[in-house]
Amino acid sequence: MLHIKYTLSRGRGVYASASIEPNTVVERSPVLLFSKEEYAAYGKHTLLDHYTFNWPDGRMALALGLGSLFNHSSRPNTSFSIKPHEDEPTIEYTVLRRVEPGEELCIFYAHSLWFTPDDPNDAPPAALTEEDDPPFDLLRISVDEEPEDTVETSA
Ligand SMILES: C[S@@+](CC[C@H](N)C(=O)[O-])C[C@H]1O[C@@H](n2cnc3c(N)ncnc32)[C@H](O)[C@@H]1O
Repeated sequence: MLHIKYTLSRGRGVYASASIEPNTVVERSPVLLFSKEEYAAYGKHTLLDHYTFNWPDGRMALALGLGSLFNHSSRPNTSFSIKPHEDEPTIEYTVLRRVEPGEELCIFYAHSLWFTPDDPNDAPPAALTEEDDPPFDLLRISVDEEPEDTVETSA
């Protein structure tokens, strides 16, 4: 259903090999998790920092599989959902509308980007900074709540 294609302006990206219907889960990426301390000391100072996701508990996650190869668009056709409570923590990618063969699947990273998007329409408005990034849910990023039967309560 998906393939990787390289372009000069974006590097690798994830593309549709066939048409994909809205709400199709196209990828479930297992993640490598780095502790806050380990990441601050090492990962943050490397190329890894262009790939990692904030995990809800403060750790940083690197998506395996195709998950690290979705490029950014300010009009994303794909959303991602952080699944911290599965047996194996994953990030799940879902197509938001019908996608045609050959179309690139893009997610929305954030308002504050560390690179210049090749399409000026994808550039964040100049006035917006990291502080202006709305919470996960408004960024089309969802985080699964902990299932009720495993919620810890303080007695
Ligand atoms: C998570 S990686 C995505 C995969 C990356 N293209 C690769 O080949 O490894 C993020 C990097 O992709 C590139 N990128 C993502 N979205 C882009 C866009 N809209 N325009 C140009 N470059 C983009 C930037 O170099 C960014 O640092």
